[in-house]
Amino acid sequence: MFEKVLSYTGSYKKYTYAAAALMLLGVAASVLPFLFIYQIIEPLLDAGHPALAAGDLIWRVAAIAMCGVLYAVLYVKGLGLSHESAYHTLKNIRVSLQGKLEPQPLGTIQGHGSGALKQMFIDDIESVELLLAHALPEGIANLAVPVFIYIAMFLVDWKLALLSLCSLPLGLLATGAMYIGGMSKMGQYFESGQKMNNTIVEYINGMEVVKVFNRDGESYKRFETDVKNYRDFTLDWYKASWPWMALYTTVLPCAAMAALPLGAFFVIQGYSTLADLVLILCMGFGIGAPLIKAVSFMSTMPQLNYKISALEEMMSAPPLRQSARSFEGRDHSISFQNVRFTYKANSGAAGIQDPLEGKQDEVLHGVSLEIPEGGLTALVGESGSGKSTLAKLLVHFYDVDSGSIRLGGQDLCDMSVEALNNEISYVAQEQFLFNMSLLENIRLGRPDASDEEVMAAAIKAQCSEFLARLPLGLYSMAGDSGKMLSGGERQRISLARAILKNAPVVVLDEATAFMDPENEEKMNQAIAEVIREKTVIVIAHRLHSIVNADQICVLAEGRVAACGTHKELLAQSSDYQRLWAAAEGSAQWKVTAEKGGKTL
Ligand SMILES: Nc1ncnc2c1ncn2[C@@H]1O[C@H](COP(=O)(O)OP(=O)(O)OP(=O)(O)O)[C@@H](O)[C@H]1O
Repeated sequence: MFEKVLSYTGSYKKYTYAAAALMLLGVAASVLPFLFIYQIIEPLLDAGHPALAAGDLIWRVAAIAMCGVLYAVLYVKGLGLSHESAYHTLKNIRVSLQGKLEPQPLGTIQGHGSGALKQMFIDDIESVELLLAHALPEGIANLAVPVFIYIAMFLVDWKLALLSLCSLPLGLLATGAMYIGGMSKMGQYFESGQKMNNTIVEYINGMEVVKVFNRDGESYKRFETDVKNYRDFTLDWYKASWPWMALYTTVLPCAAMAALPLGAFFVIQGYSTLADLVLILCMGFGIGAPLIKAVSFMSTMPQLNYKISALEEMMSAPPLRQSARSFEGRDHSISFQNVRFTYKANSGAAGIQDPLEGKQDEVLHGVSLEIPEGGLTALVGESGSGKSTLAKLLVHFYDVDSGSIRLGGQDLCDMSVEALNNEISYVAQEQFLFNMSLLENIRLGRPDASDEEVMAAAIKAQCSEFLARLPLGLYSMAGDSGKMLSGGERQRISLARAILKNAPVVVLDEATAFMDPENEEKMNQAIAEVIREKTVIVIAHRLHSIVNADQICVLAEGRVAACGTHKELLAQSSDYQRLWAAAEGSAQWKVTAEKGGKTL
């Protein structure tokens, strides 16, 4: 574990070693006074010893004080270095985690849950601070204190020193047992903590829905179950550790356990002197506190070990299949060939039921589809038929289980995700806005765009009206997750992003989900700007909006049921006829596909 963590310290590794060395010197300085105390006490207790001269007494007292100062200085300096190394390491681990998560399929990342990810990124990585800033240097130093003291004891009187050592084996046995017991319970404890984190984040995010649908009791039940599980697993872990903790905290400081009765006997028998016994008993009292501190660091090791292993596991998940090649496709036609896909659910913590566990059903069952360049293809189908999944696979959020997806004849796995992203604009139902200015949110579409270009895209996306209402216009902040804007306004900002990006392929996933009759015309114009002269894939529930699409593909239960124009499908496809019948009477807006430009 130490090696794993130290591999992230980089050039600051020497700081950690220097901190440990300084603290060790500090420890030596804290033990030296016992020697001077001994030199002061010995002449007092031993009648045959010549009296200590006043000058000798003064310099010994001064040396004791100096040792105290030296200990404080070295300890503070050591702590400073260890913290510097620790916080640089935390930064390195976080950056490394982010770098290793980024190339992983979106499903793998989202599968962890936002609560667990937050816990990993913030809390678990933070706990490495304890290891590097304290457990390692302070632990070593605190372990060294007893070692130094025992050596000093042996120098004074080896027989009494051996008696003082008697408590050590029992104390260390208890510590080892606690460590082993702690490790065996750690998995459940740790995973129940992650699950509780996810549930709490979900509970808070879903508060609105819970309130609206009066589901307080139901969702509180899940919340309560996970909180209870965490309590139970934590207590389970503590209960496994408590008896051993009680044993070592009692036994370890008791260096006098055998040294006092047997030592007194030795003094009476003349095997040892009274001065030596007093000194050894005094030194014994100095062992307990550092030994318990060192061991208390040890008790955190199982937890830390588990967290670091979990971090390593998260970082080592296989990345998305992609190559470093740029886009070299012959055109922007799209081909899905026998695509099969399953969402991989993360298994839950041991003993905790994950609602998705065991339900990893295949979602797409061999989808084959040809989308010509420059055309408008609509994907329709009942809810859950796999339309959005197909769109997400096209933008390579996930890898297919089998089959292939090609853009201009080039497999998506044969190009980098960055290269693919340059070719495709994907506008999802709910586009995420960062809490920065609307200008910067739109500029994400093309980072090198000037303010004027961003403004032009915003105007084309029909944002002018609501931007005029905002006090700072395009420079207004979007708020947390874009909460300062309505759903329709957020949608138009994301359309502006796509207009600015001007990619040759556009995927609109329910892009009109937030359209109301009043904004219908504006949204249609905005979408027309995005899809002008592009290869367009539209996912739509409102069939009236896509009747003029070049091609309509009907998906049913993860398969392509039929493909053709509106007229052809109405004549031939029972699935489409059913959808059309259901759509009749719904919103009356329509797509017209024209050469050189399309309008909705
Ligand atoms: N992240 C996910 N994890 C697990 N299963 C998922 C996930 N997203 C979708 N699914 C499942 O995959 C299937 C297809 O979902 P998809 O969103 O592609 O359907 P859709 O046709 O777009 O539906 P809708 O029209 O309601 O948006 C559904 O059964 C859904 O439950």
